[in-house]
Amino acid sequence: MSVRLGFIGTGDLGADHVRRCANIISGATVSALYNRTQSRAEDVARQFAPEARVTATPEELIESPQVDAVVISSASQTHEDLVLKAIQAGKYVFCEKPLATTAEGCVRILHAESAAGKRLVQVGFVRVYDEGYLNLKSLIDTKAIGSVLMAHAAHRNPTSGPHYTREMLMSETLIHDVNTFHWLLGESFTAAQVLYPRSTSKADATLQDPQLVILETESGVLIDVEVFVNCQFGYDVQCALIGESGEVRLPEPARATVRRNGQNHTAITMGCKERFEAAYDRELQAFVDGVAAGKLTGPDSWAGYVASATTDACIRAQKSGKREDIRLIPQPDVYR
Ligand SMILES: NC(=O)C1=CN([C@@H]2O[C@H](COP(=O)(O)OP(=O)(O)OC[C@H]3O[C@@H](n4cnc5c(N)ncnc54)[C@H](O)[C@@H]3O)[C@@H](O)[C@H]2O)C=CC1
Ligand SMILES: O=C1[C@@H](O)[C@H](O)[C@@H](O)[C@H](O)[C@H]1O
Repeated sequence: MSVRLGFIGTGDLGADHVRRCANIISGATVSALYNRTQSRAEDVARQFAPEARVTATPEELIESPQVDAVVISSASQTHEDLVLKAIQAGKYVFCEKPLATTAEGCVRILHAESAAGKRLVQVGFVRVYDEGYLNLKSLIDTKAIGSVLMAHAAHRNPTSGPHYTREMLMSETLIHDVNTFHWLLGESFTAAQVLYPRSTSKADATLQDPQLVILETESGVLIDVEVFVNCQFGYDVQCALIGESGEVRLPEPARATVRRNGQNHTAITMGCKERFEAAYDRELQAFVDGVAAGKLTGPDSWAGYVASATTDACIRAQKSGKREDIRLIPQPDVYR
């Protein structure tokens, strides 16, 4: 039987998720849509799911008997409240990152899910479904380079929007890298520091773009991540881990090299929807399969909490200029 999905937030990424669930994912039906601006939800329904109902409120969608599971891709500050309402209604919920805008918000979700007695939430940390990152993960798990000692990463966007703030470099952008290293290394972080190189002239000076983040893990792995959201040239993610007996490096996305006009070049993706297209497909297929089986397998609320607790520390470090400690609450049993 098909899993009936209700979508809250049908903006840029939300509409793309509706499209993939209508056209690509198997075992799913787009049953209902809600967006703060109703005309946007109506346009998306018309384009990808004409049979779907556009609801007047998010509560009407969450509580609808025609919705088995909820997909949240609305603005980040709305996530916590919507996830809590879905848990309250006993519905499975896929929530785009961040799970909540603060670690405290994530803790409220951990408590609600624990009270429900089972996992109901999957967080949209898409990289764990990317073929290149999966390749890194299996090499690290099989000790192909021995124990990991340090890592270097970069997360670059061509440009940031007008409402993008300094804090969002951490809470919206770096958060992917934080989750990636949590998952790759199987350990959490103990401290964070932020350094400021010379700023680009191509962004508002208050943003102080790029920034360099140093993370320390429980076992002492040191990780540096360059976050640069106005790099101009592309949506580019880089990742290399150095171990006792070698290095593993994220492959570039498969693209043909073109020899033409005296040049030999390979195109760089310009946005996350293009860079991680196949991974988004796998991520939502895993969610739908998890709902159908009554057992979710993707990134859980604990991963959402660890990521937000770490990016909260990075925001403190942005302000203090110091190395900030990261302390986590004990992991609730439901996530073990
Ligand atoms: N996993 C990933 O790689 C990515 C995740 N994201 C996340 O997805 C979310 C959406 O991002 P975008 O689509 O880029 O933003 P967007 O601004 O294009 O879309 C957000 C949509 O949410 C709607 N909205 C705002 N408040 C709402 C509310 N209270 N209830 C329902 N709808 C509401 C807006 O009207 C808009 O249509 C963000 O949380 C962002 O962090 C975004 C891009 C990539
Ligand atoms: O999640 C994403 C956006 O919300 C964020 O704003 C971008 O910086 C990230 O690269 C993208 O993957």
